[in-house]
Amino acid sequence: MLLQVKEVTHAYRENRTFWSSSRQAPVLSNVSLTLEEGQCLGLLGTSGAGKSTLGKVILGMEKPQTGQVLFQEHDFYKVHGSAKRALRRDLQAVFQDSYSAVNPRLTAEQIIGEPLENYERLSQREQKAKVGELLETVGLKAEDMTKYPNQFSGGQLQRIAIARAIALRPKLIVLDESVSSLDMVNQTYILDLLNKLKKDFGLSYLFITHDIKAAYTLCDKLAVMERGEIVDSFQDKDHIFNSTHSAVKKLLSAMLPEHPRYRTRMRRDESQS
Ligand SMILES: Nc1ncnc2c1ncn2[C@@H]1O[C@H](COP(=O)(O)OP(=O)(O)OP(=O)(O)O)[C@@H](O)[C@H]1O
Repeated sequence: MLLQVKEVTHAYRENRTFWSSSRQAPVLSNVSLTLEEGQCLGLLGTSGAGKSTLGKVILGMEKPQTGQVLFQEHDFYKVHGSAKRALRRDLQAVFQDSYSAVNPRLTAEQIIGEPLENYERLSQREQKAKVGELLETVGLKAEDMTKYPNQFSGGQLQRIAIARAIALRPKLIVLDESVSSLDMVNQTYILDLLNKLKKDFGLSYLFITHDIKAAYTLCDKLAVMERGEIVDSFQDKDHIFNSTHSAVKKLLSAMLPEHPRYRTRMRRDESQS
């Protein structure tokens, strides 16, 4: 199993002072999920459901209060040194807002080259060639490597974030609302690209989103969160259309039934209810 989240509960700290610190109400309650290699799990839910917090717990950015996260059978919060470094290499992330995720003073070459510099001992020429290759893999040109973030559109910058995330051929990428701020054309492009990369490199994704359509397009299985809990999950994404849970129904009703595939399913769903 690539990823196992076991009964994770988490609350953020508040009023941290020298003498004391208290915690807010739990943001995650007893959350469990699994992800196999090569799979994409869509983590759905409305705003504030706890999706990004779970993403941060998985990425090693928020230590859970209780429970365990096993990545490649190792507890991320218990390994140290070279073992942690090796795990980190296999676990990457792409966030929603690429403009704030990158240093505006670095070129695309420096942004994409950073993980290579940290982990691989390539010559300058080899690294440049690799960055050029990665840019082409995400549909940009090798010559774009000299440009700065403000010379790219939002969609192009998201492709740079993806190029950086795949540079080390990780096992798992956490995609947190990675297509949410893009227009439909760019969204479709990035979803197709992610799908292709998944197949070509055997990648796994945890795709965090409130957009059920995007999740349905990209993912193999789905889980729905509400108020810090996973309230329903579907090993086969098509089963989401049969869910009777109110949180799932709310998400489904927010989905515009414009695509014939969804339209048929929605009609079938309506006629059954
Ligand atoms: N750093 C933090 N400190 C304190 N509370 C936080 C912090 N980050 C998130 N929260 C709170 O935790 C809850 C869950 O937030 P989270 O961002 O995980 O939800 P989400 O499902 O990802 O929402 P969205 O889709 O809006 O990003 C919210 O009530 C939020 O206000």
